Amino acid sequence: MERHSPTREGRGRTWAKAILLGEHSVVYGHPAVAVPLHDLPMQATATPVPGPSWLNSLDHRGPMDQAGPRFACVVRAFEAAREFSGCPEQSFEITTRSDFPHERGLGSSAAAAGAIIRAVLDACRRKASADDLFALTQLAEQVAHGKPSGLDAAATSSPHPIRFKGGRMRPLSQCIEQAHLVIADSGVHGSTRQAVGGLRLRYEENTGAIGPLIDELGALAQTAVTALGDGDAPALGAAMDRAHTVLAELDLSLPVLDELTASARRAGALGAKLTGGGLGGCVIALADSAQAADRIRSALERSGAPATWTHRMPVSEVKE
Ligand SMILES: C[C@@](O)(CCO)CC(=O)[O-]
Repeated sequence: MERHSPTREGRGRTWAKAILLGEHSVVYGHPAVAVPLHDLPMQATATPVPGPSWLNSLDHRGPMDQAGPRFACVVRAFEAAREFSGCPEQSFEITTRSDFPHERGLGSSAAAAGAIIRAVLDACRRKASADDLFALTQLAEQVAHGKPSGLDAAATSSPHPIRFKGGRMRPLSQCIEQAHLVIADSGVHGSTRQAVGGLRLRYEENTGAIGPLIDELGALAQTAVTALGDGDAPALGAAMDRAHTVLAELDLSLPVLDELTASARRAGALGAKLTGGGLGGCVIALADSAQAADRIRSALERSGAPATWTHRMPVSEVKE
């Protein structure tokens, strides 16, 4: 393989993501729909340095090898990218910057891993295909989550919303005119590893009761694909409401998430649900106009959400 000694700073960028429908059931082979949140970027730089590698992130500033278990995913991403680039011994100062909270179902681990991988490859002037980048990010995600479906790795680096199933993604170019997604942080950390592992145990112990609920989540994700294609916001909202009920029946919700989704519905949301692994993290709510999104956002803030964001749903810029 051709080797380049890195001499310059490399940069990488990914984004937060919101899962519209299909979290958890995607792990069991069902489809899921996710939206990259391009207003919430994760940026990384990789600067070649002498001496030990260094990590500057929101929660750690110090030598990479002292970053601790919480950063194992980031360290794995860094090592995999150096290996892939043919410079496994080169030290870097890695800096990540993001405007969204971590461990809240917005894909921070996949976004950080993806941005670091791109930054190291850029510094080493190493080209990689989309499949290579996905596989490298999945190596890091395995450290974070055990057996990730790949949905987060795909969605956090996608230029457009995606349908994801069985490790394969397809862009969704359809849009719902005027629709907005309101995202609200519950302020509670959610561990995806714990949520996915706990559900797996319950599924193995009681497949007869848990299996049909997981199948229903998959069917609701397929309904979302159709609703997006038809521009049918009420159908998408109804699928989101039902998905939240099913996720709660699977013990993946918390009272604070139930309260936030109820508050969004009272303020006029067409549908609302938790998003991501659950047991904390964020909720999403579907609004049929910018004005409705403002009302829902205010209601969520009054209900105690420490941070909220609005994302415009129409996807006009699908450039393949
Ligand atoms: C809960 C889950 O479906 C999404 C986490 O963002 C896990 C996965 O897809 O690997």
